[in-house]
Amino acid sequence: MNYLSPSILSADFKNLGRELEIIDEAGAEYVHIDVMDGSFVPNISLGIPVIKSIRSATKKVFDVHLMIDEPIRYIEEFANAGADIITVHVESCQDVKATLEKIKSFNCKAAITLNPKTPAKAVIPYLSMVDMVLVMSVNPGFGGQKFIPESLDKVREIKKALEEKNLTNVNIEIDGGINIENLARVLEAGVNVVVAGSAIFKGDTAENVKKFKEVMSSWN
Ligand SMILES: O=C(CO)[C@@H](O)[C@H](O)COP(=O)(O)O
Repeated sequence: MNYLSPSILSADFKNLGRELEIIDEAGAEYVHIDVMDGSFVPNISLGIPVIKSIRSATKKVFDVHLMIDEPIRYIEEFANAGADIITVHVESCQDVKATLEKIKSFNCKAAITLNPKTPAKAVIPYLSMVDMVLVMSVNPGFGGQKFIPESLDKVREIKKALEEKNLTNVNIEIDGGINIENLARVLEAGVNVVVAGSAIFKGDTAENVKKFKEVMSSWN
């Protein structure tokens, strides 16, 4: 099964509730929420009060990507705000295992991610503890960047490691620079959760979601 996770970083913040209804009705399964602290990444986005406030706009899965230093400090608050999946960076946690355990202790799905420059081997020790691995295909911090094609080698490496460990129920997500042109390539590499921001929210959002889902349906 594959899932589309539109990144609201590219949405119209003035009309966030309406944007969520549009992607929901058009068939996106997840909502990707990028939390940035201006320290781990050079940008500041949105946080706990916004997530709490938009939780009532949709029942879709809140896929929260924490681009913050030491996320363990805030797991409880993000879980209480309505996060369903919480993704943390292997580079930002002093104790990755404790952070993943904390996410699970609040009944959220736990995911691990890594920056483009971080090798796949950095997340291999945590594969049995996660529900999803997010491969960043741009340097985190901003929407609208160009896809880094080498990320697909990392997807393949992680997929192989999951198969070797019999962990084929762990999802592989990709995030950054995904558009209708490179979508088939990322699915072919083994991705089953697709994040897209500008390719969804620029132009006709509902139509963009439908086009993505059409391509994705042939890989289900
Ligand atoms: O986490 C990030 C950026 O740090 C992403 O979720 C972007 O928001 C994806 O945007 P596009 O590259 O699809 O425009």
